[in-house]
Amino acid sequence: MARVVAVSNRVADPRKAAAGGLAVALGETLNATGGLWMGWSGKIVEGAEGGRPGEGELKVQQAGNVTLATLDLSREDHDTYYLGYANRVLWPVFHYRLDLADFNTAYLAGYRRVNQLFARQLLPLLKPDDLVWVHDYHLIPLAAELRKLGCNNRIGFFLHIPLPPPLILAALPGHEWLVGALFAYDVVGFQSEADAQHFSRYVQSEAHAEVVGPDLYRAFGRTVLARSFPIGIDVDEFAALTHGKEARETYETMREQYSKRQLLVGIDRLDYSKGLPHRIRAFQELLASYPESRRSATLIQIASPTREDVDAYMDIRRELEHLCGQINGDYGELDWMPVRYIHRTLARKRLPGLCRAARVALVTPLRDGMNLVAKEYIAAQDPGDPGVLVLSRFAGAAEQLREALLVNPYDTQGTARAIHQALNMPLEERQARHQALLHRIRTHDVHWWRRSFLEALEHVDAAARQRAA
Ligand SMILES: O=P(O)(O)OC[C@H]1O[C@H](O[C@H]2O[C@H](CO)[C@@H](O)[C@H](O)[C@H]2O)[C@H](O)[C@@H](O)[C@@H]1O
Ligand SMILES: O=c1ccn([C@@H]2O[C@H](COP(=O)(O)OP(=O)(O)O)[C@@H](O)[C@H]2O)c(=O)[nH]1
Repeated sequence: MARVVAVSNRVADPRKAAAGGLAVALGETLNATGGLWMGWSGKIVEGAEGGRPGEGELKVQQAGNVTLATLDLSREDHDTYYLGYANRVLWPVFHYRLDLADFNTAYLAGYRRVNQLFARQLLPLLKPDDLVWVHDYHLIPLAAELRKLGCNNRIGFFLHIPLPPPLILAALPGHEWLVGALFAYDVVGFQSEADAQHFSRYVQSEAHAEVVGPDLYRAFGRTVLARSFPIGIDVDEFAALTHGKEARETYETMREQYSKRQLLVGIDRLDYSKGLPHRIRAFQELLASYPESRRSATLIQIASPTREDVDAYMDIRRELEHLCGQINGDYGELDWMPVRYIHRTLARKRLPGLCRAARVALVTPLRDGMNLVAKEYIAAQDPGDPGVLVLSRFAGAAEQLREALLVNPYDTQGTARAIHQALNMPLEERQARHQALLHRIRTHDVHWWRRSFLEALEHVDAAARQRAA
């Protein structure tokens, strides 16, 4: 297979742990294939007088069999492109939260500028046969910018977050330009069938696209293959991590501490899309409606810090901390606190131990592209005595993980009932559900995801590409 050149906002040394599904999945993918990974270094350089410095050099370094090419961003570019357009406009709109979007035109200008910068820096690194694989909402116009500079490589795009229905997308000023930019790619991948259908409906109704074959859309003088490629995890790697020293230590400590209690776990970035206040309210409802859970059910909620310069994230942190304080104040006893809230990132090596020790995992986002934690929880279980996954029907993962207990996170009482059912589920039923779920995440793991996307990109109709060139 040709060399893979991945481009994403966030890059990480694939040999080290990272929080955030994209970095985890891409690290695993590139570790397997080798190749080049380009993105933001995570560093912000201040200009001499607070303005924008000249374009920084690409820093190229070897990390195992992956070449990492990273770019610093100026303060202005970081604030407009990343905090602004990516996280104050695209993230809320694509997660159906128009109420949180801030349509500031300076953000769009920064977004376009950084995409142009990425294109200029990437082009000289490309060889003609490279398969270029661009990731996520930060870089939607990258292929269009590369094409303007004469790039004729096969370029694919994968959207890690949901694509909302056409009428929500249409509320985004400049939506025609943004979706039009997707047609500069050869293949566009989504997390779920629902997202792919939203794309199909949008391009036919708003862009008068023609359907010219299965999953093939023609508009703006180009043809694009658009379908769902649900992302997976490396099940074997995660299972191996579960048996590592740190995970075992964590597992044993948790089992010992909670031998007489029922442990529930939630592991998320502290993002408003993850539905954490709704989850705490459902847990509160469990304690209120099922008194036998008091002094017993304990929820460990890891809420790892994220995008803390964006107002909506400060607000959700305040709301969550208020709710955790309230529930502990109302129900806590000298020897038991219902919620243990931890505002830190849990080391990846410890995470499987916590998952394995927990009788129930609460993965209840209001909207989520996929949610890898749901899959990691399944991979970490002891098949002989597995825990139960309570999963939001609004996570991309719910399309695949039908044997989880699916809930509507807006329905507090319904979610509390499902948590109660999970805590009391007989062993045989737990085993049967887990077996089916494990089979599903094994057949659609991260290697399947990479292979199916890259095969689609490699085999995309050459004639259609030439007609378009
Ligand atoms: O890079 P950050 O701004 O710190 O945010 C972390 C990542 O969050 C998002 O992850 C998504 O990708 C996961 C893997 O496909 C998926 O399971 C999850 O549902 C998504 O939310 C974001 O899309 C990434 O770009 C960020 O790096
Ligand atoms: O404290 C934490 C929180 C999350 N993660 C990892 O970060 C990823 C989160 O991915 P997910 O798809 O669930 O959501 P995202 O954060 O990408 O929206 C998963 O691999 C988690 O195991 C972690 O290692 N430590």
